[in-house]
Amino acid sequence: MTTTPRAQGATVWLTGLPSAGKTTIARILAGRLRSEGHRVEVLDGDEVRRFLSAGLGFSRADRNTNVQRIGLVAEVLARNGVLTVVPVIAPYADSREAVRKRHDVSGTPYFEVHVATPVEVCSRRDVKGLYARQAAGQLKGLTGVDDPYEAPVDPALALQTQHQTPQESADLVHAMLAARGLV
Ligand SMILES: Nc1ncnc2c1ncn2[C@@H]1O[C@H](COP(=O)(O)OS(=O)(=O)O)[C@@H](OP(=O)(O)O)[C@H]1O
Ligand SMILES: Nc1ncnc2c1ncn2[C@@H]1O[C@H](COP(=O)(O)OP(=O)(O)O)[C@@H](O)[C@H]1O
Repeated sequence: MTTTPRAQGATVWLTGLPSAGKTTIARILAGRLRSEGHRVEVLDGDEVRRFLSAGLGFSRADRNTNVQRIGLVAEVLARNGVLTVVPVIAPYADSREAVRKRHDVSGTPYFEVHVATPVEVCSRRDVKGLYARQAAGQLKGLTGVDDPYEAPVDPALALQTQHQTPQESADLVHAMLAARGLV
């Protein structure tokens, strides 16, 4: 019996503030990768929080639990040949490092992409109205405003989305994967 070699998977973690552009870039990138014939999954933060992480809030401990759960699923998918795109804030460096280590153990490629949109731009975009609610005193602990965001020190890529179209940002992530021989 012959077996076909498994495609090379990888995890691309898009970290950044609310409204930075993580979800938008993930969708465009995933669409392009699928059209090129790759197996692709997007682990969307909001969807994960409705199911896999139902009941978790936004304390440091809960955010870490959320990120570790997503990291586990991403690594399993990526190890099995899926290009796994993760648009999740993941505000703490030690949480992200633990996810990287999990990938290192199995030799699975892991890339941190910083969607590095400045907070002023994010709060103007305010896709879900969170910045307005925080400013009105209706929400506490908003990442990047009154809760920490530890920016990646050495990301595979940093995107200044305020100077790019969504398509340009997604294409830069694609080019990063291409340069590493993954697509
Ligand atoms: N306090 C507070 N801080 C940050 N984000 C908040 C908060 N409350 C609700 N939300 C919404 O939840 C989404 C973030 O979920 P994540 O799972 O990506 O966050 S984390 O990695 O566990 O920190 C996030 O989604 P995105 O806007 O797509 O980033 C927000 O819409
Ligand atoms: N270069 C860009 N990349 C991604 N999103 C962008 C870009 N330029 C403008 N935007 C807009 O910013 C918003 C980002 O929202 P979203 O992707 O939901 O952010 P997040 O998932 O980080 O909370 C969208 O309305 C999107 O159209």
